[in-house]
Amino acid sequence: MANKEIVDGMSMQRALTRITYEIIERNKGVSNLVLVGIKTRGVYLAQRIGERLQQLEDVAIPVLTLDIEAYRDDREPKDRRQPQIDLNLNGKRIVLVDDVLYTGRTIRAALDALMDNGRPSVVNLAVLVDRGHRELPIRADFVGKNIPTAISERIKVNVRELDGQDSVEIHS
Ligand SMILES: O=P(O)(O)OC[C@H]1O[C@H](OP(=O)(O)OP(=O)(O)O)[C@H](O)[C@@H]1O
Ligand SMILES: O=c1cc[nH]c(=O)[nH]1
Repeated sequence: MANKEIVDGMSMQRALTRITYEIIERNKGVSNLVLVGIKTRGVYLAQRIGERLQQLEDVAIPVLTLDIEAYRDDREPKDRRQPQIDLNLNGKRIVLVDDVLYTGRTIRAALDALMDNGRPSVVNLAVLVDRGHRELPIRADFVGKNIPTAISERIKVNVRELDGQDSVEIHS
């Protein structure tokens, strides 16, 4: 299997900075904003965006972690447990954050999990990489990089906190 770096750390950081500005613009500020990172790497990306938002707007934005495992569509609903969100999401402007958008099934599950925690006023989606091949009618509002892929390929996002460096690789 060949691995090729297609986005380096600097480009990844620039993409996250651009997404941060787009979030501020779309929401006309940061009031009621909550960032929700999808485990695992979406959490680190949400934290980065949260730090940039704080630098730019001088406001601490809540950054929550969402584990969608129990909401996957290959799980029985009876096996669901409440995700560990300790914030009522009623009326919040949510930005879901994930590293890769592919079939869209993770995001569908994340929406189910969110709605079990209240009624947000808006949910937007930010992803670092959109690799195409959607199986559901889901799109991202904020995209770091559009990377066309073959189904046989795999996109791997590295974050320095877990992987020692920031980068995006394509594995074929
Ligand atoms: O749009 P989808 O088809 O749902 O794919 C995207 C998801 O796949 C990856 O997670 P994965 O389940 O591969 O686990 P990982 O986070 O451990 O890489 C990635 O982190 C996204 O959450
Ligand atoms: O290429 C892919 C597909 C799903 N999830 C990933 O992280 N990468």
